[in-house]
Amino acid sequence: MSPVPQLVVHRDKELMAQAAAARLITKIVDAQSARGIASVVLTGGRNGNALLAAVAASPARDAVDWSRLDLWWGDERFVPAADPDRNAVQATGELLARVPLDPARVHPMPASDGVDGADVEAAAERYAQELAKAAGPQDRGRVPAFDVLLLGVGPDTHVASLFPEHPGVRESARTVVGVRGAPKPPPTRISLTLPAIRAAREVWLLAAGEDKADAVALALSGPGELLAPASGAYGTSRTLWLLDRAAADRIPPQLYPPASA
Ligand SMILES: O=C(O)[C@H](O)[C@@H](O)[C@H](O)[C@H](O)COP(=O)(O)O
Repeated sequence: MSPVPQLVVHRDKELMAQAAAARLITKIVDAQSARGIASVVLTGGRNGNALLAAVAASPARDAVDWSRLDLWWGDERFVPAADPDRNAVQATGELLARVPLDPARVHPMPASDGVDGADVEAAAERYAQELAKAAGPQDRGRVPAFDVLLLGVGPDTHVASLFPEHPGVRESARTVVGVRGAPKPPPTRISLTLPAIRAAREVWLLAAGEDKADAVALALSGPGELLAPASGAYGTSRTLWLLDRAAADRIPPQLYPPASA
């Protein structure tokens, strides 16, 4: 059962990043209070990075027990570990280097100069095993039930590295796939699949700017995940679309009446 998406529309992308950061901090604190440990899946892209920068700048970040946070990634560019194009490198620059995380709880996806070398399928399988190890019996042994899974939405409706009509978006068995020939550079990537994304309790999709307006409108109009991967990204208890006004501009009003500020 896919929860009906809930839309929150902010004035602009700066306010969207601030509000999403406040929301994420609160969510982590609540999850830690309820279960001891919280888990978050990070995304690459400008909006995901802006959110992390806003968390770093927030005085409320000290309310989080960073040593009890598991961090995972939804996708990664398959380049060497120190490459500035890596989502993990960018997240480290924006936030991770500034908070006292437990390194054993930080799970970057493999890099192209790792133990599997350039074999992106083997690297993807390695990450799938790492996720399976962290999953409990209640998670059906495949991936943990992440508290929050963040996804930037691309102008073609891609999420993570699942692109419209690419093989990755059709994957129904594996939790992690290697991606070749991605339309967004670099072409070789690792990505969680839709079944893995849908194991998250909450999925938050981020989109800002006029260049995302068509993608957001399309994904919310129900074209199916093959044509619009973002429409196949939902959580077990909540699916939140965090938007700025420009990105929300073309959503058919009869589908989602504006309900936010
Ligand atoms: O590795 C990546 O590039 C991503 O994880 C990708 O899925 C990204 O999140 C979207 O393309 C949105 O990116 P923007 O927020 O920059 O538009």
